[in-house]
Amino acid sequence: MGESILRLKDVAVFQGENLVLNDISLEIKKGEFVYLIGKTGSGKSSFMKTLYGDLPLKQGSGHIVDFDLTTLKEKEIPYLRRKLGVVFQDFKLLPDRNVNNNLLFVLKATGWKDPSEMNAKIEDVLDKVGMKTKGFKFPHELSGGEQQRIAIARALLNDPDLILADEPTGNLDPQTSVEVMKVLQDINKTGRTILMATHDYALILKYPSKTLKCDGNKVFEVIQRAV
Ligand SMILES: Nc1ncnc2c1ncn2[C@@H]1O[C@H](COP(=O)(O)OP(=O)(O)OP(=O)(O)O)[C@@H](O)[C@H]1O
Repeated sequence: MGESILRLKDVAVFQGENLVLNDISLEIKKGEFVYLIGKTGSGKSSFMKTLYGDLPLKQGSGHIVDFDLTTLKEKEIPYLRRKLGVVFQDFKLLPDRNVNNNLLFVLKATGWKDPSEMNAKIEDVLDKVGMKTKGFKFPHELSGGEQQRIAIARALLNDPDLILADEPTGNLDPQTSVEVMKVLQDINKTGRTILMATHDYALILKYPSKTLKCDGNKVFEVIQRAV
């Protein structure tokens, strides 16, 4: 039996007072690659937000990495985020600085001090996403796929146990989506757990894996043929 990295029991997800999802009980184990699918508005982003502490867990119990979501305090959220790598559809890179400085900004904000250690870490994560030579580029000088690789590199800076990717290929063409997906697959092969929300059924068919579906206020596992 593998180690659990996410465990939810009878969880409900709210946007304000509105119930979005109900009765969620599930477990994700270390090393798994899990898709989260569902129609627009079915609650995928709200589910992800609850996991990274952007929405409070008001009902049910949840454990993610080493944190108890039920008792999570506002001041603990930055520490939870360091254990998670979060990747968004729209990359969210800082436009006013180059790639190296985007990454340096995150390292400094998360307590790194030693310049040579920081440079080595930046080189390491850029290498992992195949972008070692692009550190001096500004975000606007990169293609969408390259920007997403940098966003993935940024998510890797603090060696997260779990990567939450919310439609990471949503803004990319099919070929670039496959390239970004290969990067995520490689990262998963090194033992990191990934939960990826997606609309992209072509990707799921090409890279089949455990799939959770948001539908009718519920989250449940679906078998590949039923996707
Ligand atoms: N900030 C918000 N305030 C209030 N309600 C919200 C907010 N964000 C989303 N909702 C509502 O919560 C429900 C779930 O939305 P959510 O964004 O989680 O769905 P989704 O599956 O991620 O959709 P998409 O695939 O379009 O991103 C929807 O009914 C939406 O209108």
